[in-house]
Amino acid sequence: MGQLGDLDLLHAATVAGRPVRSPASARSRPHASRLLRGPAPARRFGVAVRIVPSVLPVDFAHLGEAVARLDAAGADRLQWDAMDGQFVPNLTFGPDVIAAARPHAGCGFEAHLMCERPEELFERYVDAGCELIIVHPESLRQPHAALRQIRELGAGAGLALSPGTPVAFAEPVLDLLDLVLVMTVNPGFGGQPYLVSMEAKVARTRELIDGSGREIALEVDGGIGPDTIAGAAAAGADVFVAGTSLWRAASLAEGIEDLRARAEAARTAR
Ligand SMILES: O=C(CO)[C@@H](O)[C@H](O)COP(=O)(O)O
Repeated sequence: MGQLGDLDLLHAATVAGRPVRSPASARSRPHASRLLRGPAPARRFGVAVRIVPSVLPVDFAHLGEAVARLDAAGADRLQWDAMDGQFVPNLTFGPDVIAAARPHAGCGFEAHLMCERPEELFERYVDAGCELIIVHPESLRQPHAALRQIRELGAGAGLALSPGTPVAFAEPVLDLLDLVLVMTVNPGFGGQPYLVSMEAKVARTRELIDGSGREIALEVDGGIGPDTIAGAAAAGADVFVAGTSLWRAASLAEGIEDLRARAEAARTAR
């Protein structure tokens, strides 16, 4: 079997019935995890344009190869959409899977936790090598305490606002945030249509962040592609999570570069 092409690394549901084997090297790498301890350094998670591919669309049977491919294609970070089938209907992966993929990519990992009681596993996600942990306020009993716990573990803290969640949820905890994620789809599945109505919410979040004087990245996630990224960037987003759209490009590298160029052009015109 020759070198896997990009399309071979798509989720089996997308590339039906193509039996491919992951290279032996991907299986032989030792499992390693990076420990992040102590207060998070003043990391900047994206006050310049960042393109953050989502791992969600890849074929989980070739995960190591896929994240290595995304890293080599120029990803600024990779987003791991951890779903527990409770907070959202879908069920994906947890910290052990992320830890197994960690040695296969040099870029940063962020965990988007769409799970009930996520605070019970924060340490496991940090030990798995995630430098940024993004949580939904509705999943937390005590959002302020949970965000503080993430930072005490040495990771950056992000708050995810679903389409129905007001920007005001971010206000009381801005001093604990490194990133606000404005969801441009309802959480749970990739490949959904972009909600253009969320651009007004992105703009309000941008005003809130700029008014705070804090270095807080503004990320969008859901339906981000060549036709939608400019609107999100013009509204005020810096960081763009892209899943499905990247795999439709001629190559992952071209897809990432195209999105970056479109976002930078729209941001400059802001
Ligand atoms: O996180 C979610 C949904 O919960 C997705 O938005 C993925 O993160 C990206 O999906 P695409 O829409 O880019 O395929």
